[in-house]
Amino acid sequence: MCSEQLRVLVTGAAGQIAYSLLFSIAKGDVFGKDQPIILLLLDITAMLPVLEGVVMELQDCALPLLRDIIATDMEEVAFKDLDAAILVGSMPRKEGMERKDLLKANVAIFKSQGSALEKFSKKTVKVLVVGNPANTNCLVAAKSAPSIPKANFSCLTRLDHNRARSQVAMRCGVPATHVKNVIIWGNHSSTQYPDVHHCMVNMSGSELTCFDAIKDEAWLKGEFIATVQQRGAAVIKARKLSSAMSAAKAICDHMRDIWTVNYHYWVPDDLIYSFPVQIHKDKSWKIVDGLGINSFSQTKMDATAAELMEERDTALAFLGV
Ligand SMILES: NC(=O)C1=CN([C@@H]2O[C@H](COP(=O)(O)OP(=O)(O)OC[C@H]3O[C@@H](n4cnc5c(N)ncnc54)[C@H](O)[C@@H]3O)[C@@H](O)[C@H]2O)C=CC1
Ligand SMILES: O=C(O)CCC(=O)C(=O)O
Repeated sequence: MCSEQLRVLVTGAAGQIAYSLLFSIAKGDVFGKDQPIILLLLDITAMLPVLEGVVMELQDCALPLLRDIIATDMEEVAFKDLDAAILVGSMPRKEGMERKDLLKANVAIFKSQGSALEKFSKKTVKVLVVGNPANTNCLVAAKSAPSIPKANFSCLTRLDHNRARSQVAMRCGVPATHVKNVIIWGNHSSTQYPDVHHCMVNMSGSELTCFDAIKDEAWLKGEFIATVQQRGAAVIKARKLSSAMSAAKAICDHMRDIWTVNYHYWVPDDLIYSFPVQIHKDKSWKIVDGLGINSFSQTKMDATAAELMEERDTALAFLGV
């Protein structure tokens, strides 16, 4: 049994993603089956009565690793001595909106929570930003916490990765675990570039390139990319609510990989841009180098970077910095 308890914050804890997420974290799916945790749950004051119900349900799960639950509307309580922060709380988009339409409403939250990380959390805290527009909110949080290494900040594009992997798997008639090395470049938005040029598929025991396995280049370069880019909008259209179960699963995959060493994606200077990375045992990471990039890929990667630069400039203008 690990002796030290981890202090793990989930913001937006009364919301729909948190409702799917908290059980998985509390039962050890993310930080380990022998790792005791203290859950800190932050939401706005008006949601405290709902949060009380979530706390009751967590207590009623009788989970051995969950040593304490602290539910609050105060950042100074929620961000104290954190080991991990999962920043979900923010406004979700409605049908017909792009995620960047949320910039004005949401960047202020991430400026304030970045400052709270700076003031109250451990300098080793690992921060995962989920609230949209996730990349730019993450950049704002990182800029507001200058004494925490920028490499400790990441945003959620694992949901896009899982979507891409699953689309390929369904097309090939194999389980998603047979699909490796899908890459999501850039922004968690409709300009993201889901890239299968390095993807391998295990078909009946043989490792094939994705292009050889699928044998339909037009689909891979057209409908596949559009489906992954537009999947969030398609879920909103169908459910009248944004993705929550799949988002919670992706948050668990992302944070677990950071904690337990696997592979993942990452960032250049002054943009939070999704990249393939390798994560090492000490939780440091390195961008996967030397992948061949053809002109098709380069054009798509440039488009999503251009959008992120525009979002960054708009966000910083809103904040007056
Ligand atoms: N990056 C990704 O892949 C994904 C991102 N998202 C984003 O996650 C966010 C949350 O989505 P849902 O849980 O469905 O929304 P929701 O509306 O069900 O829950 C959001 C919660 O955040 C709370 N909140 C608002 N401001 C807050 C603040 N300043 N501090 C703490 N809590 C605050 C709200 O009161 C609410 O309880 C949205 O921005 C959504 O677009 C959703 C799915 C995937
Ligand atoms: O699409 C949205 O704006 C909300 C949820 C989300 O980011 C997603 O499903 O990818």
